[in-house]
Parts: sequence; C-alpha cells; structure tokens
Amino acid sequence: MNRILIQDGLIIPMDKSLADGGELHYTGDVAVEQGKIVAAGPEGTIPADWKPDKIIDARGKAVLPGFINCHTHAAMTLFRSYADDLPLMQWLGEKIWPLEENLQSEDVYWGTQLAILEMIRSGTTTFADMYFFMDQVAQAVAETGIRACLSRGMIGVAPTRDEALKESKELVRNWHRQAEGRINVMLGPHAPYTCPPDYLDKVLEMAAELTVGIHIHLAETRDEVRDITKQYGKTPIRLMEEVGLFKFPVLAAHCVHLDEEEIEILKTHGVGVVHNPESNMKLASGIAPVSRMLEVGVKVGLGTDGPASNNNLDLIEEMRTAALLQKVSMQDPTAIPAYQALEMATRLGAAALGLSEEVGVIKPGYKADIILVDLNQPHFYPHHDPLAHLVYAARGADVDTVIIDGKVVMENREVKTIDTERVYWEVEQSARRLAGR
Ligand SMILES: N[C@@H](CCSC[C@H]1O[C@@H](n2cnc3c(=O)[nH]cnc32)[C@H](O)[C@@H]1O)C(=O)O
Ligand SMILES: [Zn+2]
Repeated sequence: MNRILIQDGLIIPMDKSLADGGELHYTGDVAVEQGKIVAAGPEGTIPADWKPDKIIDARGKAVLPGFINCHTHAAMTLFRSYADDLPLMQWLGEKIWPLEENLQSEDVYWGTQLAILEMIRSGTTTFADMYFFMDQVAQAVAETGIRACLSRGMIGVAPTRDEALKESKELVRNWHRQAEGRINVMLGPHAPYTCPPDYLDKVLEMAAELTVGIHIHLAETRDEVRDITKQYGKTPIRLMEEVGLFKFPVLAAHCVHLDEEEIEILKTHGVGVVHNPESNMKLASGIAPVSRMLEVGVKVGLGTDGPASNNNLDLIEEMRTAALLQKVSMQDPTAIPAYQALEMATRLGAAALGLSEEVGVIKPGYKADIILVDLNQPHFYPHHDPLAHLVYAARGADVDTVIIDGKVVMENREVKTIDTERVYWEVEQSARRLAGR
C-alpha cells in the first residue's frame, strides 16, 4: 500500500513560525504516495484519477508532523525506576555505569524495542540515540519502521575507548542511510568530561573521513562547567570550539549552563541544541536558557534523555514541561507560547538533527511521517484552540494513528510492527538479570 488519503483532518502543518503570521491550521486532506506527502490541504494537487490504496477518516482528529525526540538512550528503559533521586555524576558513577557493564547485545535489542513501542504509541516518529550495541538498536529501528539518528556513545577515558571508535566506523559503514533511508548515523563522543581533546581529535578525524555529524552531551551541569574550566582554562562550549568540534554538524544535548557569548557561538556554528527539561529537572542539573537561544535563532529541539532520568519517552509531556519551565524560570507567562513548543517538537527538532529537508512539517515533498491525535476527548473540549490543547492538555496516549515513511505503524492505537507481549516478557527477563534479582 503506498497511496494513503487522510481525509478531513485538522491539519497543523508546522511549516511556518509565529513571526510569519497567517493560518497555523486548516481542515483538509493529506495525500501520501511512496512514502512522501504529495498534497496537504491547499498545498499540492491530487490528480483527478489518483486512487488511494487506503483512506483514513481524520474527522475530529489533528493531523501533524510526527514528533522528533532529539536525544535519548533508548535501551535505558531497562533501568527505568532502578535508580532515581540522585545527581547526575552519582547516578551515572554509582548506579548506571556499573549496571551497563553487564549489558548484553540482546538486552539492548529488547530495551530498544520497548522504547520504540512507547515512542510510537506517543507520536514520536524520529529519535536520536546514543548508546552501545548499536547494531542491535539499528536492527530494532529497521524492524519497527521508526526513523532514527544513531550514535555509539564513546567514553574516551574508558577501556572501551578504541573499541568504541571501531564500532562507530562499522555502524556508519553498515547502517548510515539504511532501512529505506530511515537511519542516519552520527559519531557520539559522550561528553567533554569523558572525552579529552586528544580523543576528540580522533573522533573529528573520523567525522571528516566519514562525513557524518556528532552527538554529544554539553554544558549539562554546573560541576561540568566548573571542572572543565579548571582543567582547561575555558568553559566546555569554548573548549569544543577550540578543538574544532563545531566545524562539523553537531547535536549538543543539554546546553544548560552557558553565557551570552556561548549562545552566540552555538548560533554562529549552526549547532543543533537539544533541550531535555525533565531530565534536567530530575537530576537537578539546571534550567537551560531556551527562550534566549530561540530568540537568537539557535536550532533548539526537544529530547527526553534516557528513560531512566525522565522516566518516560512521552514528547507531548516534554513539550508541556519545556513551555511551563521557561515561563516560571523567566517569570514570564508569555515565554515559549504553545506554538513554539510544538515547533521544538517538530520542525526545529528536524533542523537540530540536520533533517529539515526531510521531516518535521506537513508539506508536499516531505517524508510522510504523520500522526493523528484524537481530539474527541473531554480534555480537548471546548474546541477553542487546538494548538493550546496539544501543548497544555494533551498526553501521549491521545495519539491515535502513526505513519512513518508512508507506512501505517499504528492505527486506532494498535501498533502493527512490534510484538508487545514478547517485548514486555523479554524486557522483564533482562531487567531482572541486570538488577541481580
Ligand atoms: N558506557 C558505554 C557507552 C556510553 S553510551 C552513553 C552513555 O550516556 C549515559 N547517560 C545517560 N544519560 C546521561 C546524561 O544525562 N548525561 C550524561 N550521560 C548520560 C548512559 O548511561 C551511557 O553510559 C561504554 O563505555 O561503552
Ligand atoms: Zn543523555
């Protein structure tokens, strides 16, 4: 089935910013053919003799681009609720990293399947991952039909430092642009405090050789900024600029603690920033200056971070948290209006991942990554403003249908590409073994 007609939905194309003015949504049809959007409302034309293979009745439903989770460690679903209520370095050092020593490849496969199940069910159609056993993650992405930017997390100060470089090269060779083009591979030097400049040099050399982007944790905590400044005489973002990181497409997770000049550095180099509000709150890392970065024109997408420091993968919830957190932290209720939060979860997320020509908007020529949200529910009445409903009232469970690359992967909340019961069973086995139960 490659021709789908999504009829009479409330289309929210996300193809313009608030500054553009004009209509932000309208009722109409979306036509999909061979994985791409061919028409959407007044945009594009559906040929008179065009016969759809499938018609989806979208009356009473919002039709919008699939959500883009720009930063997670998907297989950490296995560690969800294992260790909470700790600061980052204690959480990583004492709880998570010791557990990760015992992870096996099939654990990562099933943990990732569970994450993808949760993401599809809550309307996420693209995610950016940084983990290991990434061939297993790629396999799960290929099988489930989701879109992903994958990187093998590399800890330059760990015994795995050389192995991680080798695996990253293999990941690019075996999986970059594979799975019908749904997979993009990046290099994943974990963070400035785990990847010293001499190791980063090796990573940058490989990025130049393979012409791929870089996914890194950056300026996440005050301790990171203090320690890096003490060790190198400059802040993490300035250090990254000095080593040449920003000569490549960069996806920088967090960017919580930075000054005005560093925001300018991110803007100048076109860095894709990922704001992870719930992880930053849960680990008490801080509040990123998101409104300011958006005002300056930095590409800021949204991420959940790992499901063990959130603890879910619901990007609708993350959108609301991002909007509310900026309002209260800026003491300004106009900060991050609803539409801007939606932009972060769609078009700006695509821009942060370097995919703005492919996904993030509903427009002819773009990939058919589309979600339908059922608006016929108590918390969406009265129907004043669908944009406000989606940000301030919606939950991931309101997503009814998900199409990725023109394939229906969920319809009427039934996921078609994952064996849910098998995933639950396998995850429980892995989690019990890992926790030594
Ligand atoms: N430890 C593996 C590779 C690391 S992948 C990415 C790493 O990021 C860790 N991680 C998860 N969330 C965060 C975060 O918020 N900040 C920094 N690291 C995180 C995660 O536990 C994982 O160890 C090895 O040495 O081969
Ligand atoms: Zn992370």
